[in-house]
Amino acid sequence: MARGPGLSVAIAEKTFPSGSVPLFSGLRLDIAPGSTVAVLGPSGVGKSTLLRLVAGIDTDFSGRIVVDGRDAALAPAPGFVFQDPRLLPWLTVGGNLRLADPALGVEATDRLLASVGLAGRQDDFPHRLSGGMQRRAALARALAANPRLLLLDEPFVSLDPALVREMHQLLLGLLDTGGPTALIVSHAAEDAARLADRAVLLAGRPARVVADIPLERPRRSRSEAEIAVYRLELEALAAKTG
Ligand SMILES: Nc1ncnc2c1ncn2[C@@H]1O[C@H](COP(=O)(O)OP(=O)(O)OP(=O)(O)O)[C@@H](O)[C@H]1O
Repeated sequence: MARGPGLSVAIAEKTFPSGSVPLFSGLRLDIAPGSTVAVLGPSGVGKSTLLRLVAGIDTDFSGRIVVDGRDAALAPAPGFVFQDPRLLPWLTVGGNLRLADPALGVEATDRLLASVGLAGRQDDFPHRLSGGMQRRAALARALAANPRLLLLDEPFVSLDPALVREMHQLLLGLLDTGGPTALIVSHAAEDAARLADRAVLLAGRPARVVADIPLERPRRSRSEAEIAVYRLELEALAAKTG
């Protein structure tokens, strides 16, 4: 599979009609093809809005966001993972995946589900899956939509620690084998320390990039001690800048 696209974000201004101060003003962010970037920052800083702008869902801003050389709104839709799984309960798991990619055949659906540890579950309805399995199905749906560009908005929020570890392991494999470009919005420095090769901290209103940290050690070879060092470094920066 081709490596994920490069992204170029240049937001001159983004203001919601209800807000007097712009959410973003002169925000720039360039993201290398195939990289995994964690976007961290306090609640309300604009992380989810940034993902929607990159996804081309929200086009109400001035500036330009380019995905693989095309305006975000004209680029292929990304794979989006939300805070909750958002599977349609009246469709089977396979049906949910085919909503994202109507051309997905039975075998391809099986392969995709197997890649997230859900082999043989395509005919199940979502209520038959545990919470953790529903998260994995949501990840498979995002891969069905676009395996090259993944936008994850707090994908581990409200999961218990064992499920977070399970999702981290799953994503480690998917990020390394597929080579997608991934943006992971999170409150947790731990997510960045384990998964990302770069962490961007947003703060303020208008939001600015207050820290842009390369996490150079390849995620696969990070020891628990190195992960802890990255996490503490990011938490300290967030405390200083947030
Ligand atoms: N559709 C909207 N209309 C008006 N204001 C909005 C809209 N969406 C977001 N906002 C406002 O924009 C700001 C940023 O919201 P956003 O959800 O992007 O922040 P966030 O960093 O993702 O927060 P959290 O971490 O709590 O999810 C907030 O003040 C929010 O109230």
